[in-house]
Amino acid sequence: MSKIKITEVALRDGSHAMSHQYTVEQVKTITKALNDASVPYIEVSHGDGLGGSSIQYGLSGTDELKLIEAAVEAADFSKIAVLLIPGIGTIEDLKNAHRIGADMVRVATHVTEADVSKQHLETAKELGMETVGFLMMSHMAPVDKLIEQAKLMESYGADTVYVVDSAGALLPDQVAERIKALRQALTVDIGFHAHNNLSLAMGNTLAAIKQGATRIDGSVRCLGAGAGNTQTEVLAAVLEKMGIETGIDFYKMMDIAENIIAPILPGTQEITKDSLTMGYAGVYSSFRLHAERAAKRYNLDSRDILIELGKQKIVGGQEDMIIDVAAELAKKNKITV
Ligand SMILES: CC[C@H](O)CC(=O)C(=O)O
Ligand SMILES: [Mn+2]
Repeated sequence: MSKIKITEVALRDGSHAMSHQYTVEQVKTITKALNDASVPYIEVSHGDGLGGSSIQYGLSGTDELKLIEAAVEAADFSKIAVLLIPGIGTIEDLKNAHRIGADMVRVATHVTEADVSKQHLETAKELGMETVGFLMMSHMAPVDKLIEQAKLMESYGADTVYVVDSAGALLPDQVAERIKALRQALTVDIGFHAHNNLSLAMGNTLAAIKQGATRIDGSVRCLGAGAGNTQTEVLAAVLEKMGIETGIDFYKMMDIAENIIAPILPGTQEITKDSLTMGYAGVYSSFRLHAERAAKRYNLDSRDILIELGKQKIVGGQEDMIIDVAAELAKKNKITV
């Protein structure tokens, strides 16, 4: 029986789909229920991580520190994780999250920019936190580059390094190749974070586990950016059938999905034309609502904006480019706004 540790990301990745409007009450209820279902880690932050609340990324309805505090209070089993993207979140944000009880930080960088995680990973270690290096948009780098960047994170003190398929663009063989290479090159744990834009989140997750990933992300009812992540309650059931232990009570997880998450979803978490286009074109899943709004504003098909963003290799942190790209497309197609 191998053991997989799952991090539930609906209260962070799902924040994109919720337009960052989680309330303290929602976070308390969801965290308590996940805790009772024995989910080992629960991530809580703005969708773009600590300090993400802004015009550029979307303003939070509630200060994320209040949400993190509520989660810490509601959990006596689950550990509370936060996400931090250097340049968006600061060392001060990290210290504040630690002070109010966050146990783990996932320091996220673009797949070729691991060097910017040094200070944050080292500080987290000094604070006694569990540390994760989170290599976003992993489909954009060849395997040797990914190894180089993962090794940097390992050298800064990451306890785990994640392959993050932010766009849901990777195919199962590509995931397997990446995880296998990291497993051979690193001594720390390897994790995998999927998005379901090409309906491959579960298949890719199983491919990752087969190659030795032991830390896996899921979102209950698929509540994550784009088409969501690997669906946690389904993953818990599949792994149980495979004889792989997660410790999660999947019966309780199904109840959370059905009775707590489904009623608060702004729409169903399914593979829409936009999320499918993101997986196809390799675009950041968190761009979905930004592209939808830009399409409305410029009378465009949101898929055209997403395809262009993919062509221009626009990455997280460049959300302002979505409007620029839409304005350019409208001008080129002589669309009046
Ligand atoms: C904007 C941060 C991003 O949502 C982190 C993440 O979950 C991913 O890259 O998939
Ligand atoms: Mn994600």
